Amino acid sequence: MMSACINFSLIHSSSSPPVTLPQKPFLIHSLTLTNLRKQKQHSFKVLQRDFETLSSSDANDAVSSQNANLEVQFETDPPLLPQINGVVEDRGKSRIRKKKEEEDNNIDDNRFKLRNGREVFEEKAYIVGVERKGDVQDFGIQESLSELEQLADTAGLRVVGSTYQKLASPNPKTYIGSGKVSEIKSAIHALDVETVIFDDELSAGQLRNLEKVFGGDVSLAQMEYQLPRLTKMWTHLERQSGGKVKGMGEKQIEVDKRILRNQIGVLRKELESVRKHRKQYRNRRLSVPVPVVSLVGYTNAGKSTLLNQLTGADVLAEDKLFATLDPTTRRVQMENGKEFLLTDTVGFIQKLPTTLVAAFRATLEEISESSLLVHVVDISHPMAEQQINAVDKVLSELDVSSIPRLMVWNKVDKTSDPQKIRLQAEERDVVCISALSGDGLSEFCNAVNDKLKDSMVWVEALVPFENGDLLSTIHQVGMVEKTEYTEQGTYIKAHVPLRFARLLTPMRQLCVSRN
Ligand SMILES: Nc1nc2c(ncn2[C@@H]2O[C@H](COP(=O)(O)OP(=O)(O)OP(=O)(O)O)[C@@H](O)[C@H]2O)c(=O)[nH]1
Ligand SMILES: [Mg+2]
Repeated sequence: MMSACINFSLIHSSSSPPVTLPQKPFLIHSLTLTNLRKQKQHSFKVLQRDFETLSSSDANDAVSSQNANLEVQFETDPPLLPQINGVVEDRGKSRIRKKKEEEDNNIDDNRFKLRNGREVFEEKAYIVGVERKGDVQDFGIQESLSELEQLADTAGLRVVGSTYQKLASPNPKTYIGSGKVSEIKSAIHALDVETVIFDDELSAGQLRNLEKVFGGDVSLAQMEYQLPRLTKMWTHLERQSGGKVKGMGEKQIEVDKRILRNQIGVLRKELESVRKHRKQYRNRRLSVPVPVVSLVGYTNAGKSTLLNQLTGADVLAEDKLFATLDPTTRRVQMENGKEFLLTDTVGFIQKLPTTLVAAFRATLEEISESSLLVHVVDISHPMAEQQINAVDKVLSELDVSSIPRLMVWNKVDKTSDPQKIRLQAEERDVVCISALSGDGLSEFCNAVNDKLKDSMVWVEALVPFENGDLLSTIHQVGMVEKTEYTEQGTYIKAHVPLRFARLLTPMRQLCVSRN
């Protein structure tokens, strides 16, 4: 029997009728379910495994339980092809996209995916980690690998497998032991792996040795977070400059590799210019007398969503790691008429590669000039506590200890017992919110207001009438408790930020001499 290969995408949602596949068993190469809830081309694999046969009820169950997009590749003998078409299309209220038949030299067509409006080639990746024996770490190997898988997915890779090894410390020559190296080599061949991603930074020697064993067909992403993060950074810069870096259809991974190999220098320069630009912007902003509140937190905690909810800003918020790389600032008006500037920042992550620390810090420079840091936590995440620690660790290295902080537990709606979480939060001076639904946002604003007030100094001053500008500024940035007009000027009692308290110093003396 001659076999042919054909790809279909059955786009199916719970509102469309069930998909019916032909009864005759055929060989299914792969089954991929893609989440449709977001109605974006953002896809993460819910399920991907090989099926010998796939019955229609299997497919229906899988699809209807996930409200998902089912992609099936089947292999069958040619006479069955029209029949498959017929069956699927008969039932064709669910949308059917028949992709073009694969040609021998074009077998990878089905791996071109549209993501955020651009064509991405999904390279097959395999993930490798080391669990250090006796090393008590916040993030266990499973969590670390699953986070890495999510990062790889964000970078447009298709993770086809993963493995790890328990070692006292990574093997200095090959990172993992020789047995494991052979095992991975077999996996590379069996699964057609194109990229092996390591959960740690590899030394030049380890890289060389592994490349030798795995052969030239496989590329190694030695700095795990660099790949997705640089890709994202680059996309961002590309957008900023309006430049075109890649031609449509060019393999995304090729672009990434090219960036990694050749463009890091350019990227650094670009980053530097973005940084300068931001500094100018920041200087301009400093002249606006409104307190700056910065949102910080682990990647995917919901910072951008919170900013969007509060300000209606259209900041990219996605269930992807590192959705935000450039900080964005918006003005928020509270119910009491007071305003603050809210700044979104790049998410934090554990195991940040040393090569990226500088760039990462540059994007975080902003927060050192804030009046308040709001630490947003995804409290529904099983590793929430570890993520809090990871963020605190980065903050402690950033010299921002003097800035007051407010902790916010987000995604309370996603937790199994929101009431319990709320009680725990009350005990800890933490605000509970759901940035997505908007729950708790007025409590959040009140807490911001209180914290800002705490960070200000109490002044009583007599402001001469010719300093009317200063008076209106104080009304804007400070919290004025009392004003009284006298012959010499306006007598004022207020909480004001330190820098304004300084500006008021001569007037405070005036005020003292008045009493
Ligand atoms: N259920 C639920 N989901 C939320 C909530 N807040 C945010 N999300 C989702 O969490 C995902 C991540 O949100 P983002 O706002 O992009 O997270 P971020 O902290 O800005 O992430 P980075 O920019 O990567 O650091 C998105 O899919 C949001 O829709 C919430 O309160 N409840
Ligand atoms: Mg974000």
